[in-house]
Amino acid sequence: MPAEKWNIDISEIVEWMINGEQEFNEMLMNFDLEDNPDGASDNQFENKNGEQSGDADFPSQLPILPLRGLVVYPQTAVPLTIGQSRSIKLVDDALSGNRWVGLITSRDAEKENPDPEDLYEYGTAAIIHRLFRAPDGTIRLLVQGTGRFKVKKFIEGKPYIQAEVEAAPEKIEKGLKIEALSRNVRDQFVAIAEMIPSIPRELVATINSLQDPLQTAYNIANLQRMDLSQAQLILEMDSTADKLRFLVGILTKEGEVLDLGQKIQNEAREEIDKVQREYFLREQLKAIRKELGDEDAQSAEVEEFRQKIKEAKMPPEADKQAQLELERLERLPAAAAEYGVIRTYLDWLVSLPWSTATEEMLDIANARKILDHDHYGLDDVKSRIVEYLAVRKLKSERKDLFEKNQSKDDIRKEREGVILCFVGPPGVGKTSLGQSIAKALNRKFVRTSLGGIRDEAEIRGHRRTYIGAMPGRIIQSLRRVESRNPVFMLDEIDKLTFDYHGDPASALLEVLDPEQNSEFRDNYLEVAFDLSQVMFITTANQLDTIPAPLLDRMEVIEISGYTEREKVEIAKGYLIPRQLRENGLMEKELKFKDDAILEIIRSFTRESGVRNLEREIGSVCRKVVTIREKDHKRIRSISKSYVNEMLGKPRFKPSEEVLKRTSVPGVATGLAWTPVGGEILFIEATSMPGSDKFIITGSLGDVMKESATAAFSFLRSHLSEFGIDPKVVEHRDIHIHVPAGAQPKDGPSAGITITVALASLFLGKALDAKIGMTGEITLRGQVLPVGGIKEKMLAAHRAGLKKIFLPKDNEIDLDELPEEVKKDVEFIPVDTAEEVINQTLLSKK
Ligand SMILES: Nc1ncnc2c1ncn2[C@@H]1O[C@H](COP(=O)(O)OP(=O)(O)OP(=O)(O)O)[C@@H](O)[C@H]1O
Repeated sequence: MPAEKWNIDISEIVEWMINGEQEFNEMLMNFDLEDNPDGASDNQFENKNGEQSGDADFPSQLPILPLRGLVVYPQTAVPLTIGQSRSIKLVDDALSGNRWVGLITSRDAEKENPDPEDLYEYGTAAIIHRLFRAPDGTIRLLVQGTGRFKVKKFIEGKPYIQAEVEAAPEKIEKGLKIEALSRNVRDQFVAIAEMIPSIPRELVATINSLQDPLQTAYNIANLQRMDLSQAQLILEMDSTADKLRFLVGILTKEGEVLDLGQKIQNEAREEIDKVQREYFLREQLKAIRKELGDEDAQSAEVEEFRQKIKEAKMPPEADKQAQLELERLERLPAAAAEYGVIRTYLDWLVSLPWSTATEEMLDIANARKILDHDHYGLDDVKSRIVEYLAVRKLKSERKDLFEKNQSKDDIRKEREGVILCFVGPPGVGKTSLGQSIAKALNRKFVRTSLGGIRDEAEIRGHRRTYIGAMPGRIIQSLRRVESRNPVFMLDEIDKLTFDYHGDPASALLEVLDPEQNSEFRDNYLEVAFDLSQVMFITTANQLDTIPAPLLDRMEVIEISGYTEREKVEIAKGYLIPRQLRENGLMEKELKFKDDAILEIIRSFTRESGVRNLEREIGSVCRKVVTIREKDHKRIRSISKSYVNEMLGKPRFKPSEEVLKRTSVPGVATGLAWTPVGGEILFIEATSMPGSDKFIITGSLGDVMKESATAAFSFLRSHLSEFGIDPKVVEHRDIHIHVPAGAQPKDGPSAGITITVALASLFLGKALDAKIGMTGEITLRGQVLPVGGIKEKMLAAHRAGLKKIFLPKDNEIDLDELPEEVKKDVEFIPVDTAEEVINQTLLSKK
C-alpha cells in the first residue's frame, strides 16, 4: 500500500501547528512512538530566504514514497499511514539514515503498487518526524514537507523506488498584488470554514494569521477539498501568484456550492422546524391539560366521538365535516367556550340516523286489518288510506318500468307521490291513524306540532353562530325517532304563521318537496340530510288557512266528527279498555253502562271528537280506584247516576239551553262551522224606540254584518207579504246580537237565521226550540248554499235539534251523514227565506 493520509483528527494537526511538538507528542501518548533519536525538528514553516520557499537543502537522491489520493506540499505537516512491506522498508532505511523521503503522488489513486511511470514528475521532499507502529503491522508517520523537487531520473533496484532529484524552488512574487491575492484566498477560506462547523476555529485563526503567500497557498490547498489533478497542479505551478489565483477559483466555486447547500438545508430545516414546532406545542398543550387534570377526560371524549363518527356511517360530506370539527375539538382546551359548542354540534351529528332505517313491509290486506283493529268506523277514511298505500306500493314496484322514459326531474317529482293530509276537528283520530299507518308499513312514528310557528328557524334550525343554537324540529324529531324512514306527522299545518322572521311555510315546502328534500339543509347542521325516505303526513283542523303551495302537494282526507252513537262505540271498544288499563284495572272489573257513557257525552263534553270523552272516562276510572283503595269498596259497574255522582254537576245541558233561549220572540237557532267542529249559535234581535238605527254586536266579522244588513233590508221590503205591521219598524232602533261575544264570528251562513230572528221579533212570535237553520241570504230572499254541512248537522244532532232548514243546493251533502243522524233529524231543503218563515212562524197562525 502506498502512503495514504493517516486518519488523524485535523484538530490534532492544528494543535501541533499552534503549540508545537510537545503538545502533539502528548496527544499521541497512547501510541507507541519511536521518537526521533536526535530530536531534530526544524520548524520548516519559517521562510528563511524570503525569495524562495522551503529549504531546498536536501539530498540529490531520495527514496520515493508514492502517495495515493493526496498531495503533500512543502511547509505542511501531514500524517500518513503505510502498510506495504516495501514502503515499511523504505521508512526503516530512511529512519536509520537522514530521515529524508521524497513524496510523489501517483496518477492513479486506485493502483496498489504504482510504478515510476505512474508517478508525477514533481514531488515534495519531507522529513519523517514521528513514527508509530500499530499492532496490525502498519506504520503511522508524521511527515513535514520541506521543499519541492523535480525528478531527474528514477532508479530501480532496491525494494522501493529511488530517484535522482533536483530542488525546484517556487517563485514568490512581491508587491501589493500578491499580498492582495493571498489576503483574498485567506478571507475566502475563512468564510468557507465558517460554514463548516467541523473545521476547528483555532485552525481558521492560524491560517488567517499566516503572512507568507506561499505558506498560505500550500496550507489552504492542503485543507481545501479538490481533485487530485488540481492539487498536483498547485504543486507544479512555479509562480506563487498563479497558485493563489488558481485557489481563488477553487474557493469561489466551493463557496457557491456551500451557499447553495446551506440554502437547501435552510429550507429543509424550516419545513422540519414547522412540523417540530407544532409537535412541541401539542405536547406542551397535553402537558398543560394533564396538569389541569382534564387531559384524560378530553382525550377519552375525543376518542369516543371518533368511534361514534365511524359507527354513524355518514355520507361523505357530513363525515368530512365531523372529522374537521373533531380535529378542532382536539386542539381546544376543555375549558374554552367554543369547546362546548363543538361538542354539542358533534353530538348532534353522530346521533342522527344517517344510515339507520327499518325495513319497509307493505301488505295491503294487513294494513286494512291494522286500521280496523285500531279504529272504529271511519270506513271511507280507511278505504282512502288503503288505496293510497296500494298505489304507492305498485308505483314503487314498477319504478324501473316508469322511470325508463322519464326525465330525472319527473322521476323525482313522482317518486314519493303526494303527501297525505288529514283534516278534521280535534280528537277524531288523525294522529292515531298516522300511528296505524306506521305500524302497517313497519316504520317508526314521530310527530311534531307546527302550531304557532312563526320563525323559519323552528323548522330549519338556527345557525351555529347563535348562542344556544339548535337544529330545527325536523332534525330534532329524526334524532328522537332514530330512523331515517319514519312516518313523520306534521300536526297543525293550518296554524303556521309568518312574519319578519321568515316564512316557515316555504321552509316546510322544501321539507315536503321530493325534488328538494333529499338534500335538506338544516342551518345548524350545515350539511345535507336525506329526507327522501321519510313518509310525511300532515294534519289540520281546517283547509282555508293552509298555504296554497303546500295544499297543492297534499292529498286531503277529511275526517269529520262523530255522532253520539259512534262515540259510545268508540268508548266501549277503545277508550274505556285503554283507560282501565292505564289506571291499573282489569277489563272485567269495571263495566260502563251505555246510559252512563251517553251521560258523559251529553252532559260533560261538547266536542266533535272523543278527546274529552276519553279524559272524563279516565277521571271516572281514577275515582273508582280511589274509592277501592280508600274505602275498600268495589264498584263493578258505572251507571248514569254514578257518573253524576263522580263527575259533579253537568257542564252542558244542550236541549235545555236551546229551550230556554228560544222561548221568546226574536231568537233563532243557527248552525256554525268552526275548526274544532260544528256548533249551534243563537241570534237575538230586539227593538226599541229610536231613530231607525240598525245595531249589530257580538264580535262579528264584516261578512256577517253585511249579511245581517241584507237580511233586514229583505224583510223591510217584504213586510206586508209576511203580514207584519210596518209600524213595528218605524222610529225604532233594531239591535241584533250574537251571544258568546268573546268568540269572533264571521261568514254569510247565518243570513237566514238573522232573517228569521227578525221576522220572529216583528211578528212577536217565538220559534219552536227544536228548529235550526243555516244558509246565506240574498236581498231578494234567496237561500244560497254554504259549507261545513256535515259538521253543522252533527252539531245540530248533538244539541238535540229535530228540524233543520238548509239550502236546497246543500241537499247532496246530506248523503255523507251517518244514518243515525238522518233518522233523528228532519232536514228541510229550501230555496227562499219565505219558505222558512212560512213553515216556522206563519204556519202556527
Ligand atoms: N275512530 C276511532 N276509533 C278508536 N279510537 C279513536 C277513534 N277516533 C279517535 N280515537 C281515539 O281518540 C283519541 C284522540 O285521537 P287523536 O289524538 O288521534 O286525535 P287527533 O285527531 O289527532 O287530534 P288533534 O287534531 O288534536 O291532534 C286517541 O286516543 C284515539 O285513539
